[in-house]
Amino acid sequence: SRTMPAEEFVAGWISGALGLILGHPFDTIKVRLQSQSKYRGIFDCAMQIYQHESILGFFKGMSFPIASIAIVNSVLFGVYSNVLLALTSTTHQERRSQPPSYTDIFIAGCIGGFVQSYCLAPFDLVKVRLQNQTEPKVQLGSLQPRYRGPLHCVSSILQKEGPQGLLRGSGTLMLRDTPTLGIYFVTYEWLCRQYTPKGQNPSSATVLVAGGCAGITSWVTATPLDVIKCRMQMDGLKGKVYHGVLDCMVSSVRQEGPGVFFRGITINSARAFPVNAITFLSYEYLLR
Ligand SMILES: CN(C)C(=N)NCCC[C@H](N)C(=O)O
Repeated sequence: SRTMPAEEFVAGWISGALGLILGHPFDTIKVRLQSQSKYRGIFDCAMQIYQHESILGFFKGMSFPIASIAIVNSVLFGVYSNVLLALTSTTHQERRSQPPSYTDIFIAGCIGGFVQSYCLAPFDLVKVRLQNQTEPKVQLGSLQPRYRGPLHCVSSILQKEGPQGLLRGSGTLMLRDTPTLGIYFVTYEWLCRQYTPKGQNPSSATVLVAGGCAGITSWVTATPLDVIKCRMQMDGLKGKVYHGVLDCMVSSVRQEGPGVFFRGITINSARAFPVNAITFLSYEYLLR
C-alpha cells in the first residue's frame, strides 16, 4: 500500500506561504470592511489604514497565518490528495492518465476543507482579532491596542474565554470551508482539463488561470459565511452578542440588510485570484 506522500504536505506549505504574503493586505481590508462599519469602501479603508497605521497596518495579524499556513495548506492538499488516492487508487502522477471523476474530486475537496478548517480556526481567530485593532501600532499614551501581538492575544483569549475561546467561530469556519473547498478543487481540475490535451500535464499558464479562477469561485461562494464567521470571532470581545450562527445571520440582516452577506466579496475575489494562482502553480511545480 502507498504511504501518505510527505512531499504533498511540503508542497502545500511552501505554496500557501507564497500566496499568503501576496494577499494579506487585501485580507486585512476585507476583515475591516466585514466587521466595522466606519469605512466607506475599499479605497477609503486602504487610505485610513495607510494614514493612521502606516504600511505595517496592512500586515497586522500576518505572523500567525504565515506559521499556520504551513499546517493548514499542507493539511488541505495532503488530505485532498490522500482521499483521492483512497477513492480512486491513483497517485498525483497517475491522475493525468486516469483522471478521477468530479464527484470524487468534490468529496476529497470537502473532506480536505473540513479537516483544514479545524486546524485553521485558532490561527484565523487570532488573525481577525489583530486585524481589527485600529489603534496605530506605536501609540503613545492611553489608546493602547488590546492585544500587543499574537501570543498576547492567545494568552488573553485563554484567560478571558477559556480554551474553548480559541475555537470561537470554528463551527462557522467549517460550514464555510467544507462545501467551498469541494468547489475549489472541482473548478481547478475542470478548467485544467478544458485547456490540456488528455493525459498531459497542464501548462503553467493553465495552472495559473485555473488556480486563480478556483480561488475566485470558492471565495465568492464562501463570502456570506465568511462575514458571519468574522462577526462570531469578534463576538467574544464586548460580551456575548450572538447566540449562535443563525442568530448572528438574522440580526446582521435585520440591522444591515441582505447586502451584509456580500461585504468584502470584491476584495475577496481580487485577492483570491493571485493568491490561489500562485498556490496551485507552486504546488504543481513542487510535485513535479
Ligand atoms: C474559499 N476558501 C475558504 C478557500 N478557497 N480556501 C482554500 C484556499 C485558501 C487560500 N489560502 C486563500 O487564502 O485564498
